[in-house]
Amino acid sequence: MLEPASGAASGSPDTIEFDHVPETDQAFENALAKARDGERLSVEDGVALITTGSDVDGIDTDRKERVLEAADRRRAEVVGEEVTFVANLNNNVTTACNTGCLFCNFKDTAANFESDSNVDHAGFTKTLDESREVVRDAVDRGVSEVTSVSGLHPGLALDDEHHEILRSFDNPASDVNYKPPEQYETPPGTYIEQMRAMSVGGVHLHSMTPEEAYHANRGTDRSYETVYRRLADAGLDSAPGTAAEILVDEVRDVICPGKIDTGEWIAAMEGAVAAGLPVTATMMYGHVENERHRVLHLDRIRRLQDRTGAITEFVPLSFIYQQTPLYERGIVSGGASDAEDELLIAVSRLFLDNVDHIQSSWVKFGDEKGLKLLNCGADDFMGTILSEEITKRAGGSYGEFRSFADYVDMISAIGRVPVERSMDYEECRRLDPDANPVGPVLGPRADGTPLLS
Ligand SMILES: C[S@@+](CC[C@H](N)C(=O)[O-])C[C@H]1O[C@@H](n2cnc3c(N)ncnc32)[C@H](O)[C@@H]1O
Ligand SMILES: Nc1c(NC[C@H](O)[C@H](O)[C@H](O)CO)[nH]c(=O)[nH]c1=O
Ligand SMILES: N[C@@H](Cc1ccc(O)cc1)C(=O)O
Ligand code: SF4
Repeated sequence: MLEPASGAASGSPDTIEFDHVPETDQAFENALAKARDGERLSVEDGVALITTGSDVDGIDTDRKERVLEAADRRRAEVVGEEVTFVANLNNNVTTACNTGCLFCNFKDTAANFESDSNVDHAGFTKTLDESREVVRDAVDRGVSEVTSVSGLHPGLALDDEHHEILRSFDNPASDVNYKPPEQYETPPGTYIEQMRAMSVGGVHLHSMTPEEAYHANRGTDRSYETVYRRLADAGLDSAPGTAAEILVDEVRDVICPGKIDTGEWIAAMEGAVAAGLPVTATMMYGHVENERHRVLHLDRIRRLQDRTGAITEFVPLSFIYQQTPLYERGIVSGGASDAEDELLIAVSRLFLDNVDHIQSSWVKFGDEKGLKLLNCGADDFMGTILSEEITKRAGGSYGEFRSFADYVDMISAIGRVPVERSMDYEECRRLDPDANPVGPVLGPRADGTPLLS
């Protein structure tokens, strides 16, 4: 039976029995000394830092501040004083999904999208033309990247050949989560067609999470590398490492039993890298998991990066709990506390000694805490996104976009240097806080005029 008290994450339940517990024999001071000396941290060190030690109940404020300070110093050594962000658009193609993740309120039951359904719903599927237009408009306004993540629509397949394979199953719906696209009011097109539609005007296309790649491969024995290569040929430039949640199967079994497991997630990421794509990595935390799960997740990401070197940034996603099944069913009583968010960012910076950039996500944290986290080890402040559905539908309230003027004001206010970046950080441009107006210049059609007017 898990003991809830010492170090158990706030908002997490005390009724789920996990094999992994958030306790360690490593002394806090030893772990901190290793972190300050730049030594590679073990999982035990990570647990000691993120819990502020097993010898204290809950989080010790003084110890926490010392962890944050060590992480802030490491950030300055690794990337200096620049705070980056990207001029990007979020374009979710469809919310139809049957996977049933208990932390997610983005999804809408796929059956409601069928032509003969009478159920009213707030979901959407964009046609290829609609996707193309929304991306083209954003590229005209100056974005350099489009991020696109979507529900696992049963009518979606990689291409026509994949449709044929899926149709040939005896019971496509139950065998491979497939229904013919003609059955839906708005057919979603194929993944390949979607990539072509969104890859317009030289924009960088960041899409196809490991879970989406699995969906684009279901019912076949192709490698992930093959699937990602075909997507890349159709315009895909990089892959988002979402769907990671917590990369420990005993946690996935509770919060997303319908999702691929840890090993499959890693295989998909390695396939994307083998196909030549840079990737991001994420962690969604602050629900049922404990601190050891968080550190085990970091360890899996660090090993993946040791093998690939392709992770451009690590993106901690603090669980937005308000309108989710986990909260509504009483499985959790809230999300991470401020202190847990701070320690998560700081320990990510210290533990991930092979990932240069740690993101502070304003859409999850808001501006005030987002800025604070830039002093706890983070150096990237996400992107303009222009539109947001995942967090909003879960009950988040920090809005859907940030302008370049907002970014420059906020980053200058904390004494750091605002920098526009590309997805892969290969292109970075310092912004002049006195320029007026200040807009993006890295996108294929960007000319310094603001994105939003
Ligand atoms: C909504 S899914 C869309 C892409 C695809 N269906 C998948 O699961 O990979 C993208 C990610 O959003 C994040 N997410 C979903 N609901 C969230 C919530 N309530 N709070 C924080 N992040 C959330 C999860 O990390 C999830 O992997
Ligand atoms: N943190 C969130 C992101 N981050 C992704 C970035 O905006 C960008 O696409 C990435 O850094 C690659 O350049 N996106 C979201 O939609 N929601 C977040 O919470
Ligand atoms: N779509 C994810 C965030 C995300 C997208 C792309 C990334 O590379 C990283 C994170 C969310 O809103 O939770
Ligand atoms: S997280 Fe992704 S796979 Fe899970 S229910 Fe939401 S949209 Fe579907």
